[in-house]
Amino acid sequence: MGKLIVIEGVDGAGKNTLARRLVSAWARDDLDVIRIGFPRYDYSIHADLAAEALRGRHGDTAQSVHAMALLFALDRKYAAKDLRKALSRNDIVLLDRYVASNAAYTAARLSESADGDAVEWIRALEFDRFGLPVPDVQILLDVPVELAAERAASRESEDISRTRDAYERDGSLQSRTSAVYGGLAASNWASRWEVVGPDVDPDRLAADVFNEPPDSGKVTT
Ligand SMILES: Nc1ncnc2c1ncn2[C@@H]1O[C@H](COP(=O)(O)OP(=O)(O)O)[C@@H](O)[C@H]1O
Ligand SMILES: Cc1cn([C@H]2C[C@H](O)[C@@H](COP(=O)(O)OP(=O)(O)O)O2)c(=O)[nH]c1=O
Repeated sequence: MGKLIVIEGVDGAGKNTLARRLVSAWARDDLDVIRIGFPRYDYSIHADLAAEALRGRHGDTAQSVHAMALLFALDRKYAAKDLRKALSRNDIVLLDRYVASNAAYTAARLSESADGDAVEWIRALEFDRFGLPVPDVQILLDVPVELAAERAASRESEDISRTRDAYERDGSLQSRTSAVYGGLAASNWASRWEVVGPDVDPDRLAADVFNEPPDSGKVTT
């Protein structure tokens, strides 16, 4: 059975970039790794509807915090079988965003903290009711929200297909989301968390998260 490792963080934190570097590090060690990003755009109707809603379509869907969370959760529900298959065939399944994204953004939109009702609603919905596999470790890429916002904005100016959506344009939401992520990591929500900064060494992190026993959370800078 492979390890389920998740990267979390606000938009523009550098998750995609870190994911690529982790995969390279593990590949050098001859580990079989599969990388999956959520939302699964182009594979999941729920993910596509969510993205469209965040760009102004589908009436007032995006205004409903819970409707958006349900779309993201349903994307994962229909990925559960593939995740299990991937775990049975690989040493590592690396996810770029997972259930904690829904917990963090949903709580932030409702101005709740990590120990509020929204986070518990997502946990019960996705892990208990949908039966999604619980990660072995969740990596929080914790970068200053100003740096993440700059990166998201410059990505938009470089790539016309990466226009920022409603969440990415909302600086206050990104700050609150970052705070909820901090609370989730501090309490090792759902499983062990590892908090890393923007200058993390991907090779060291790759070794740390693959080799560590599944019982302790720790902070690496
Ligand atoms: N460690 C880094 N140093 C410098 N630039 C980075 C770093 N990580 C990411 N970036 C840049 O920041 C932008 C956002 O990174 P990305 O990995 O796409 O973030 P996310 O997946 O969290 O939204 C990209 O343009 C990327 O090239
Ligand atoms: C996966 C996921 C993302 N989100 C949010 C985070 C992002 O602001 C937004 C889109 O996801 P994101 O990964 O940022 O997609 P993109 O490739 O378009 O940048 O949806 C949730 O609220 N819940 C979730 O479960």
